[in-house]
Amino acid sequence: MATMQSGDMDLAFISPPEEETAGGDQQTMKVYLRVRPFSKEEISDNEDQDCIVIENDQMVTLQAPKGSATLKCSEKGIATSVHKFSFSRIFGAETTQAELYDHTVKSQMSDFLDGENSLIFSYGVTNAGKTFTIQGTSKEPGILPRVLDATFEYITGRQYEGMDVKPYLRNDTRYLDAEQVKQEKSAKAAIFASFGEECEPLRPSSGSDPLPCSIASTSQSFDCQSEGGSSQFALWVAFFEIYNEYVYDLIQPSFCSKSKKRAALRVCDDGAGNAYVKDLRWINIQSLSEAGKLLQFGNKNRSAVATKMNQSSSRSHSIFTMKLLKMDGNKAQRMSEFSLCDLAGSERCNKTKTFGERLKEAGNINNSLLILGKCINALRNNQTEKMKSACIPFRESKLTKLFQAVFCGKGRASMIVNTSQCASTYDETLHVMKFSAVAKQVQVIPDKSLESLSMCLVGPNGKSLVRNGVIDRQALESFLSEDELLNEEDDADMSLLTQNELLDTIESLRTKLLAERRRNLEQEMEIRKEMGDAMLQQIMESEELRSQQIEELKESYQEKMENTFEMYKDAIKEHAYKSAMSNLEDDFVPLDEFTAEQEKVEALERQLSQLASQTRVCTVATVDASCQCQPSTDFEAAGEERLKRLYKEKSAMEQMCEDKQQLILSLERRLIELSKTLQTVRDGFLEKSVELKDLQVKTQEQMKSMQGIVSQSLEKDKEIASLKAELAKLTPKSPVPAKTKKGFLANIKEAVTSPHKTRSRTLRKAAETPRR
Ligand SMILES: Nc1ncnc2c1ncn2[C@@H]1O[C@H](COP(=O)(O)OP(=O)(O)OP(=O)(O)O)[C@@H](O)[C@H]1O
Repeated sequence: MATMQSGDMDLAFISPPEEETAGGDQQTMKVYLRVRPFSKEEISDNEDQDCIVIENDQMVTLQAPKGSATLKCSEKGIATSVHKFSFSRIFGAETTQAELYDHTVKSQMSDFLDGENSLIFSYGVTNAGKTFTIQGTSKEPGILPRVLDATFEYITGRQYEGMDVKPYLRNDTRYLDAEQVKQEKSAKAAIFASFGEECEPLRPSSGSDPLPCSIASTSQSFDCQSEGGSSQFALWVAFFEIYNEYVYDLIQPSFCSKSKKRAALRVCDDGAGNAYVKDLRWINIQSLSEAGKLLQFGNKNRSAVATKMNQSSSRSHSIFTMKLLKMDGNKAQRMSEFSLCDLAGSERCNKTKTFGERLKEAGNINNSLLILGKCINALRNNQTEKMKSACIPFRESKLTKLFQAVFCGKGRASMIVNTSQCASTYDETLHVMKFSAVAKQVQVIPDKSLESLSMCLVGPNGKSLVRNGVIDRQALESFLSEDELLNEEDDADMSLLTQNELLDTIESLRTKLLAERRRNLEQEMEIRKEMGDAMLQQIMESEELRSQQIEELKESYQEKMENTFEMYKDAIKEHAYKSAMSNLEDDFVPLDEFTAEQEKVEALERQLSQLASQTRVCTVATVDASCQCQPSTDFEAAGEERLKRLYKEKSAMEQMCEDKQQLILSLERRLIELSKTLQTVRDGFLEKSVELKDLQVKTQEQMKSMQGIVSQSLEKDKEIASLKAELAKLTPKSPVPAKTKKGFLANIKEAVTSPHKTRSRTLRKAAETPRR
């Protein structure tokens, strides 16, 4: 172990190197550290201030740089400025991708090929090199391409080509009929056909090539247990991301377009307590190039943006999962799972200048990482005596829910902590290191069977009276035969003993009595504790189930509400469209007719104005003429006739205008009616939301009342205990019926015999009866 440098060093994070850890290093989670090199910009920005010093391949020292919050705190005496951390192995800036793979994942890879489950996740602040480690570039492939390459190297020549056995739920497989196989094949073909088409990458280019376009063979060899016989292997893969606590399938052709809304997938329970992503697309992969294409395809759909710190920052946790099926004929003999999880970067919002949507993302990312931290912390605490059985909040986030099984012993998990050496991100880096220090102490907890939760019957020597779930008769007999000794003593003739001997006998019996009482008390306490633990476990489980049910109910209600709302919206739209169309049909006037009519009106108007002016002229002329000569009756009659006709036409025009006005009014009325209907639907929706809230409140009340019942039962327990104590006080004082046959010693013994013992005797006698 490295020597200590200063008095204010924080020693809390140094755990012994793994070979010294109790219980061997088999069970502890491996935590590796990878320090990335400085970029040119970082060097020119004076980021190199020696804040990370790699002492040896297991120990690193962090020295707070100037301006960091940690240094300020240490100057005030609140914190220390030097921290030391130990890791399973530390990889410096010069480490190649191949070296990293060989010393981290390779052993897990062998386990995967041998049928074990594996999980690798990369953790660190944004821009620390997580994606580079998991995926790498086309020139420097990361862990994932190497894992794929190793898998194909292992199974090539032994590939199961029928696609008729497919992973199902979390740990199962199912058979596909010919039609389903056909569908499977065409779905796969559709994905590969859409690959490389005009879909624009959602991920902005960072200048360099961040994604491996093809997976080059990295030629590896494995010391796996030989898979003899005629076994074949089928490989199925899935690629999804958790973004803002929603799960999205990354292998969906329609997602290439930004305009299309992505459908979120649900995380469900398979009935055996294992979480799985419902409706996730699993693709049967036959070659390395197919795998590479899929990876590239999924990467295009991944939620990533350019932030202030990283040109191509992953805003989601992306998970690439492989399921390897070992086939015996067309039957799946076993299935192993390998998941590689590239976590989104943990970050402080002020440093990354996050606002709006980015701020929401950062909040979700930090929250899910916080829950991952909580789970890891709870797992660590459960290993210590004091806090055993603390609830592990796996279900609080989708990420931890999905990997609960691996943390609970159904596979091997390891974490690669990525970090840069930049002075400006020192405080975040220190936070990450503290997180990983906790993770390193985690021992993967063994798979707990129900039997271990059941009440445990033990004999006085502490040996269990239960073996393989049934009472061990031999252990029970020997337990009961201990009482037999006392019975023999009882039969001795007390009158033959002297007073001193009698007093000695009384003393020894008192000692035996006390020992017996202590033993009984201990047994009772143990039974109570076990029952309490089992009850607590049951309550926790049922509470978990309940909250899960509520969550599912909430989701399904929300889904139903959304569907109903959409339905109403569509119906209204359709109704509005239909009525508009029917109105249009009723009032439809062809354009030609309309223009002709309009022209007629205009011509008539012109005529009208002409006639009006002519009339005025005529009137003047007539008045003049009446003064000078006889009026022309013919001309007057013609003028009147024209005037009448023009009035008629004018009133017809006015009538038409009136009709049009009426039509406009009726349309406006309809519009108001439709708005009212829309309002009613909206009110209905709001009412349903209120009902949903009420339902939630009721459920919470029910949960509270359940908690009340639990606390009541605990109080009852206390009452029972106090009553027992009182009973115990009262027992010696109660009158003892004289038993002349057994003598003085027997009487004393009977007076002090505990109920437990009486029961034991009765038990024994009852057991003996049938034998007679
Ligand atoms: N070991 C390394 N060697 C060389 N370059 C590296 C190394 N690690 C990371 N880089 C470079 O650093 C930059 C940031 O890396 P990367 O995108 O992997 O960070 P990240 O942790 O995934 O960030 P985010 O969480 O924001 O997605 C990239 O340009 C990458 O090529």
